[in-house]
Amino acid sequence: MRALALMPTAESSAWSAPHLSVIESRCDDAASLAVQPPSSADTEALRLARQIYAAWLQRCLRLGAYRQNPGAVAALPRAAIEHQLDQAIEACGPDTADLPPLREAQLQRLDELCLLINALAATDKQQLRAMQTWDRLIDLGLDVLQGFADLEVALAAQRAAHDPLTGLPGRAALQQRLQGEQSLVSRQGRPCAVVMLDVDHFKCVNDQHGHQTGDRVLTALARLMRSTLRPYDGVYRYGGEEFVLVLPGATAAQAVRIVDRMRQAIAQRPLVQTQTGGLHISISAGVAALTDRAIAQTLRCADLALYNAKAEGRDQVRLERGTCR
Ligand SMILES: Nc1nc2c(ncn2[C@@H]2O[C@H](COP(=O)(O)OP(=O)(O)OP(=O)(O)O)[C@@H](O)[C@H]2O)c(=O)[nH]1
Repeated sequence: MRALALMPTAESSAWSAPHLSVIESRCDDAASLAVQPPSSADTEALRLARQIYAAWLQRCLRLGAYRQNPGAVAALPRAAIEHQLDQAIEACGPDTADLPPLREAQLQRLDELCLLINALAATDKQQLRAMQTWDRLIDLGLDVLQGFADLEVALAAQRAAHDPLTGLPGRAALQQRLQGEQSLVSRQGRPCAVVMLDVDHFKCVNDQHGHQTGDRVLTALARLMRSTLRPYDGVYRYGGEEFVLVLPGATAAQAVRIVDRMRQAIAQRPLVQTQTGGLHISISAGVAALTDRAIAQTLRCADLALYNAKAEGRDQVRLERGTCR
């Protein structure tokens, strides 16, 4: 983004040209971002939101506020901007808790900006009140652009933390979650179970139905797990066709029952449709309790239990052995 030229020019007064050009130069910057190729659906939606805002602001400033013509102040295209922000957040996948507050703050700024522009268009330029309103409008206009930049950073962070295929968070988020849950386990004595889960004979799915069908299986499984579990349970893609579940409040024995119900539901009906009909899959899982031992050790114990489930015939859930410490 270009540097701001905030120095007033000789012919300018406090409220006119330089302030206007500052906002407009930032708007031009925003518009210039539009020529860059969109990197994903979320950045594309955010780019559109910023473009709608920039076009509206320029028009209202030039024709309405600056020329003191209230009739030329177009209504804020709030619904269109809101729609694009929602699209951007939705495209970013699940677990986007950080984003709605940023969206809300941005819409509030836009509402305030709209009021200021209307007030300016109806106020005599020479009045002190007009100058103060211009000052506020410039601050707010820049804040809105900063708000879009903040959303862009938050969307990029969200994208980086999530697996693009399933939309699930990955290993870094899992590690963070387990650290948080472990401190609750040791401070409050609340149990927490960790489940390592894997699609059985997934290589055969790829080999027989193609990689794209394999991808659809993973996506459908991720969706099914996310919708079956409670909102505060964690579902993470650990790698390949392996997933990890974090079930706070569940003992390892309870987790075995929860995951076994899920296993049965998965085995009972086809997970995806193919050209030759419904495709059934089965899963195996290993369960370990999150305790004060090292997190890596807990994951190893869950993985060992998963290995046992595979070795004992697959399509089953196994609890870690007492000897796994
Ligand atoms: N379609 C698709 N396949 C993947 C992805 N990630 C890993 N795989 C495939 O998953 C398969 C895993 O194979 P294996 O590790 O042999 O496991 P499996 O066939 O499920 O056998 P068991 O786990 O022993 O039941 C490999 O063929 C990988 O190529 C992915 O994102 N999409």
